[in-house]
Amino acid sequence: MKIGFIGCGNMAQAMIKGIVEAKWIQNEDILVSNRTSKKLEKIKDLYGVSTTTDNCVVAKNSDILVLSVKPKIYSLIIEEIRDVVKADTLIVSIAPGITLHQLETQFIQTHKIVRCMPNTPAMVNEGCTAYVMNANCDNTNQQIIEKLLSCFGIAASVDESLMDAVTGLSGSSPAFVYMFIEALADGAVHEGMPREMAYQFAAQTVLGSAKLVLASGNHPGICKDQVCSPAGTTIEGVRTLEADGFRSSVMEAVIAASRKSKGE
Ligand SMILES: NC(=O)C1=CN([C@@H]2O[C@H](COP(=O)(O)OP(=O)(O)OC[C@H]3O[C@@H](n4cnc5c(N)ncnc54)[C@H](OP(=O)(O)O)[C@@H]3O)[C@@H](O)[C@H]2O)C=CC1
Ligand SMILES: O=C(O)[C@@H]1CCC=N1
Repeated sequence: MKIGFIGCGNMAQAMIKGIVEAKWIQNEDILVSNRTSKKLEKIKDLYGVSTTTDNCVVAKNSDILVLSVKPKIYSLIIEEIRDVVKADTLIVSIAPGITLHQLETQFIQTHKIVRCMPNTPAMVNEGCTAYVMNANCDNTNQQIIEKLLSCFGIAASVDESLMDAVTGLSGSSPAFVYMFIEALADGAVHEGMPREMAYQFAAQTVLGSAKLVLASGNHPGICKDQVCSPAGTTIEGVRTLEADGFRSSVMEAVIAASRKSKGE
C-alpha cells in the first residue's frame, strides 16, 4: 500500500512522522509532493520517503491520498489531479470547512472520501483526530483509516455536523494552549523565574494536568478543587481569572474558530 501526501507543510510533516515511527508501511511507500522542493529535501533526508514536485505522480500512485494543502487551493489541486486518481483510492481531506458533499462533487469519479480534522500534536504521537467517511466507504476502509490516524494519536468517528466544533477544539486549540503556556511562563518570569525554566515548568504543568484529567476520569472541576486550598494561593488566582473572564474568553475562541470553519 502507498500513502500519498499532496502538500508537505506542518500538518503533513506531523502525520508522516507518526506513520514512519509506527513502522506501518515502508518509508519509500510514503509519497510526498510539494509546490517547492526545500521541505521535500528535508523530509526525504529525515525519513527516506519518496518525493516529487509533481502532484499527479503522487495522485496516480497512491492507495490513500491525503490532500494536505490549504483549503483555499483544494479546488485547484483537485482539478489538477482528478483525471489521474485511481477509482479505488481512498481520498483523505484534512481541510476545515470543506464538506464531503463539496469534495464528492469536485471529483469526477465516485470516490471513497474521508474528511478528517487532525492536529499538530500528531508530531509527538499525541494527536487527536475526528473523521467522517462518505457513503462509498466500507468497513475495510474504516479499519484502514483508523490504523492510519492511530499512527499519531487517538482517532474518533463523528457525525459530519460535529466537524466544525472539532476544528474549533482539537484542530485549533493547540495554538490557544501554546498561548496559555506562554502566558503562564510570562507570569513566572515577572516574578523572577529564568525564562527557560518558566517554559519548561509551564509546559510540564499543562501536560501533567491534562494527563490527570484523562487518567482519573474526574470532572476538571474536581481536579481544580483539589488544588485550591481554603484561603490558599490558588483560589486567589482562580478569583482573578474569573474576574477577567478567562473561561468566557476561551469559550469565545473555540466558538470563533468553529464559526470560521463553518464559513460564517
Ligand atoms: N496546521 C494545523 O495545525 C492543521 C492544519 N490543518 C489543515 O491541513 C492543511 C495543511 O495545513 P498546514 O500543513 O498547516 O499548511 P502549510 O502552509 O504548513 O502547508 C501547506 C503546504 O502546501 C504546499 N503547497 C502550496 N501550493 C501547492 C501546490 N500547488 N501543490 C503542492 N503543494 C502545494 C506548500 O508548499 P510551499 O511551502 O512550497 O508553499 C506547503 O508546504 C490545511 O488544509 C489546514 O487547514 C488541519 C488541522 C490542523
Ligand atoms: O487554522 C487553521 O485554519 C487550521 C485548521 C485547524 C488548525 N489549523
